[in-house]
Amino acid sequence: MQPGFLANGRKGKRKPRTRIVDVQQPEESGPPPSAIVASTPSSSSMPTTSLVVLPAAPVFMRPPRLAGDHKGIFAKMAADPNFRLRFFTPPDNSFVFAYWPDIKHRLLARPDAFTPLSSPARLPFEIRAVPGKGMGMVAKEAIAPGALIVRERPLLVMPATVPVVYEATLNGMSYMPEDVRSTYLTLANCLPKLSQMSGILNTNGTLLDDMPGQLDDYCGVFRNIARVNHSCRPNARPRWDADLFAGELRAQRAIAAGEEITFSYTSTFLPSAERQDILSHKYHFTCKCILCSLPPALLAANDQVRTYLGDTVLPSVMFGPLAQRGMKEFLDLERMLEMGADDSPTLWRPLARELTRRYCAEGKRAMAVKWARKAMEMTLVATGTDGGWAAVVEAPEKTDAWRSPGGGT
Ligand SMILES: C[S@@+](CC[C@H](N)C(=O)[O-])C[C@H]1O[C@@H](n2cnc3c(N)ncnc32)[C@H](O)[C@@H]1O
Repeated sequence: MQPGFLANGRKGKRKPRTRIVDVQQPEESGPPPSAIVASTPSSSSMPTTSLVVLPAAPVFMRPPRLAGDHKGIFAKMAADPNFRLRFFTPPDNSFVFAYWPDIKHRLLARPDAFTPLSSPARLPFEIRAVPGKGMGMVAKEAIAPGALIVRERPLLVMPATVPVVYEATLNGMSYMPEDVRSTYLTLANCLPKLSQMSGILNTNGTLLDDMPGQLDDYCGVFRNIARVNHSCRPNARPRWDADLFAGELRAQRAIAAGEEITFSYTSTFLPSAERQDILSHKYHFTCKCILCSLPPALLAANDQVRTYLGDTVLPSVMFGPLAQRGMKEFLDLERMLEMGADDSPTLWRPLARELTRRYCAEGKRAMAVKWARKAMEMTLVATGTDGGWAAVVEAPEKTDAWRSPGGGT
């Protein structure tokens, strides 16, 4: 699931920015980590004698596809019966799935297809009114970073091109089991000019970026995840799990009891004006989150850090060898992430992995544990599993990187 609602597609259209060199940094931090680059270590290069192998560097989410030729697609759909959507509801009638031909058998062929999901036994949140935002999700208890908040099947799944196709959307609704329909109809609609069904779909649909055997992106509407309001400094992140056919929401930093649970509907690496533009055009509200309420000078500084992280650091981390960079660059990156107030796993995850490896190599146990825990939390948020990091937190001295400068790379 893309971290954000359907507006995320816009990200791909953004013009490349020029490099910002006057990012505010503490004096001692030196030049920005412009040359931080990543490696994707091959497991074949790892020694096999150690008990625990440092988990591999993160695999990044593939970038969103650019918008296709919508007019052409719609004309084809209208003319060709093979392009008509099919509809499917599982035996427990828990959702409706609109799909292009050729996907249902793939999904049903899986051994665990649509088996009951495990979610936290006691949901750690309530859905209630939040001043100025309609309904929202609020924590009932403290939630630890990486912890699962909810895992749920969608109420409705459709190809992401469909929400703007009025007729197909309405057809889909007639296949909705009654209690799915009644829940769906209680969801927010910020687009009252569309039909109620389409308005709700466009207000609440999240991109499901991985649908087995399908090239198209799909979108889904979820009972609880749809109630999560936006923040530019969110404390949670949604993820689509194609294997479970479920969405999950995890805390990306510690959440206190009574705190509203939020995620970002836009890329957090966009400057505030671009974020506000997307939010007002797509979702018809003005964000007043902690970042957007900063005094102008601080907001401008935050914009600089975030755009620098997104435009310069992120591509270099995605496409270059991390292990070759100096330690100072990693510490600079940590400072920049803190200054930019970005808590997402996108950059914290590769940073935490590399710092764990380096502290292991130096035999510094406390620091290795600290960073392995961060890597574990960020990996849980990004992938839904600890990726082997729990074992590293327990015993960093058993990794292949321990007191071995080249280990774990
Ligand atoms: C997916 S819904 C979120 C849940 C919604 N508040 C509800 O009542 O069900 C998206 C809509 O919630 C509102 N919303 C979300 N985040 C907001 C925010 N930070 N400030 C104000 N309104 C917000 C907007 O009306 C937006 O169109």
